[in-house]
Amino acid sequence: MSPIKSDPHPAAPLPDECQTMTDVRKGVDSLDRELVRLLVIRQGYMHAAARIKKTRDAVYDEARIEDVVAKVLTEAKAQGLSADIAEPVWRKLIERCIAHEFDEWDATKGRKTA
Ligand SMILES: O=C(O)C(=O)C[C@]1(C(=O)O)C=C[C@@H](O)C=C1
Repeated sequence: MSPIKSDPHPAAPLPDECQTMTDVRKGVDSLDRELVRLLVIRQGYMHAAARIKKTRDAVYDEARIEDVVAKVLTEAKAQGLSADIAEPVWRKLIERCIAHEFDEWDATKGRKTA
């Protein structure tokens, strides 16, 4: 058997190039892998925030949440992403990121149980 493996993620067609649902699903699956890669980096920033924030109270920051959503909506408009997709997706993303940041903060510097 050849030691050379075929590309596990062959180039996916762009939306306008899709002719079949197989094409569409190849494109979506490929795009989702890229989104996961980017979200791993975002998750890394939550670890950094948990390391840098001195108090547990600083993890949840209402003003910053609204600032993030406003910036995302501006960018969504500029790039052509529907606000009906962007706003709920980012609000849920931030909610889960905050939960992750709390877990990380507690695990590294707080809530030490005897
Ligand atoms: O900006 C921060 O302080 C973050 O920790 C990032 C983030 C986010 O997910 O964007 C998470 C928690 C905060 O409450 C606000 C925003």
